[in-house]
Amino acid sequence: MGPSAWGRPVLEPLEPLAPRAPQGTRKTRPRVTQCTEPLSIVFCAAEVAPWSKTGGLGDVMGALPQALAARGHRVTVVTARHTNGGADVARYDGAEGHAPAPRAASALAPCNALTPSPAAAAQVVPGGPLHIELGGGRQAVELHRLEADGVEWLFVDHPVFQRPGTPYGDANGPFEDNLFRFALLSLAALEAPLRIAASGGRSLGDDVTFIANDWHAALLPVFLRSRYQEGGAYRGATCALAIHNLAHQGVFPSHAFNGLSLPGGTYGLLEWRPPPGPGEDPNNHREATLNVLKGGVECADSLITVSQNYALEITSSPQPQGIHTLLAQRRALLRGIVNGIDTREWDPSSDPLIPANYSAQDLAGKAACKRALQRELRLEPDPRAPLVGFVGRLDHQKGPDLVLESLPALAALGCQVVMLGSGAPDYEAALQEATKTYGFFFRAVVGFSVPLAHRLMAGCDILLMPSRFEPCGLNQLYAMRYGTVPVAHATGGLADTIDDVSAFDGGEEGTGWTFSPATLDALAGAVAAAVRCYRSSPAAWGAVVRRGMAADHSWEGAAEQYEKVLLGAKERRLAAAV
Ligand SMILES: Nc1ncnc2c1ncn2[C@@H]1O[C@H](COP(=O)(O)OP(=O)(O)O[C@H]2O[C@H](CO)[C@@H](O)[C@H](O)[C@H]2O)[C@@H](O)[C@H]1O
Repeated sequence: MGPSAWGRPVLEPLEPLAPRAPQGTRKTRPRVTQCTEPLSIVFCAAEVAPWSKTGGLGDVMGALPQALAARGHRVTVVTARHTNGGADVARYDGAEGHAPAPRAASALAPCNALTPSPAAAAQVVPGGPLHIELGGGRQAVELHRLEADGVEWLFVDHPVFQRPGTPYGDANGPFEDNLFRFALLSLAALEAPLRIAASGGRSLGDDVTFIANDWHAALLPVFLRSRYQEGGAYRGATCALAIHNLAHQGVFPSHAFNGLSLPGGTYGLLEWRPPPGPGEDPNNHREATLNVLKGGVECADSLITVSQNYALEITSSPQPQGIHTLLAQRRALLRGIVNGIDTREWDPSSDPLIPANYSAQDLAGKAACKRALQRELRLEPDPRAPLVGFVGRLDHQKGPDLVLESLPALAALGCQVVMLGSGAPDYEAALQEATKTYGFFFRAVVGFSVPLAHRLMAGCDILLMPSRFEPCGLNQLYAMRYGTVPVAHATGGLADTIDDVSAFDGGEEGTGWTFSPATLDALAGAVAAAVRCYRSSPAAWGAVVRRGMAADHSWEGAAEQYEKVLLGAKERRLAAAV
């Protein structure tokens, strides 16, 4: 491998990318040991549960920092203080009269329901606003600080984060100034530790370990090098880039570079001309764009993605913008680490958001949850009808169209089906339409409701995940913990985390059913296999349920793997400095 964009050699990793576990191999997590070399870790992310969750990134940011703090690291999370005042994402609970349970803020709908949440208790960091050079001017941002669960949470306040919608956009699409908004967030994450130390807080020192998440924070390593380290600050710092979803890369017209207040010499790091697609003229050079994620990939000291299988997929098969070619060149720095889940929030034995609690030893509560869900959705309260659920963004990635197309097949199997999701207006309309056509066994809830997501995980028998691609996926992990059996496309992290029952001889292993390719026939075939087991062999079904519930998907193992990657990058940095 040649020199990096910074003229430093790209060093070989500690271990090569592990190949995907073969079918019929149980996927288990390593146990953890305490870290003896504490790091100062600063996460930067666009969304964080419970304050601004819209999807899986928020879940990860709401739990991984605590897991690293529990291992003895000093952990800070920097995110935007999204205050938007809207209420649309909570409309299901409002309209249907299902008020969120009076619990932690995680029970609330996402960013549109910020009050009351721990953010309200965050204190403004003294010393006045930070002044950040960006977009041709000095931007004044205020930091709000909160310490909880052993983690320091910093919320960046600026007018661009105070508007209706999600952290990313509104009904009209992505916000037009997203490049500015997320550049500002990335710079604030670099400034924040300096301000906290200057205002009498703990100093993180010079060798901070930054973890930038997705394209929204991918300018952080670029700014770190060009605006800080070249000027003598953060000399020992490193930055890991965590890729949660390569489908979103932050692509803008190339002239947008001028608004980033970066030295002209860094343009090449962000410029990207997607290579010609298969069958296209190889001399057909596409127009240059500014690709923020590409800049992050070029500058990060290490790259992390959220499952081993996805790490292989994104370096070996064509990806949006053709970025797999660059990732393949940087493969030596890339690690796939399967996400964990917050086992305090997602615990059927204590979850206050579900009608009855239960455990693997006593599943009576799960049957009660199913009855309650059928009643709530006005489905026939038939305990023998396999209740199939889908929860997720209504996006091509998640395959909601495949679920809708499979409805006749699922009806023929005697299933009841419920979908909870929000997203693309066309899909939302299609879900509403299907409720009219298939009302005798199908219900759709269009909206974003964390409490309902919990009730679905507890009340369903099967969770259907026909994602066309899935970097990791969290819902299959929640489902297994709630004794709900996943039936999923064998892609990305779904293949890494679900042991396919049909791949094991004798049916005495496995935690779900997987299928490939992501077609209607394959999906229907896998659901049929699951339903056969459900109906014909309650003992075998119960064993699948219990194995899923027993699997360890806590964050501890993943945190240990993060730590290894971060320490490795630090060692390489030290070695390069000698
Ligand atoms: N309508 C709704 N109401 C309530 N809750 C809803 C909901 N729609 C989605 N959710 C919740 O949002 C989260 C989504 O998690 P996913 O793993 O599917 O993440 P997502 O695809 O957003 O993110 C990306 O990042 C994550 C984290 O790394 C990867 O797991 C994933 O593969 C990748 O695509 C889950 O907690 C889910 O229950």
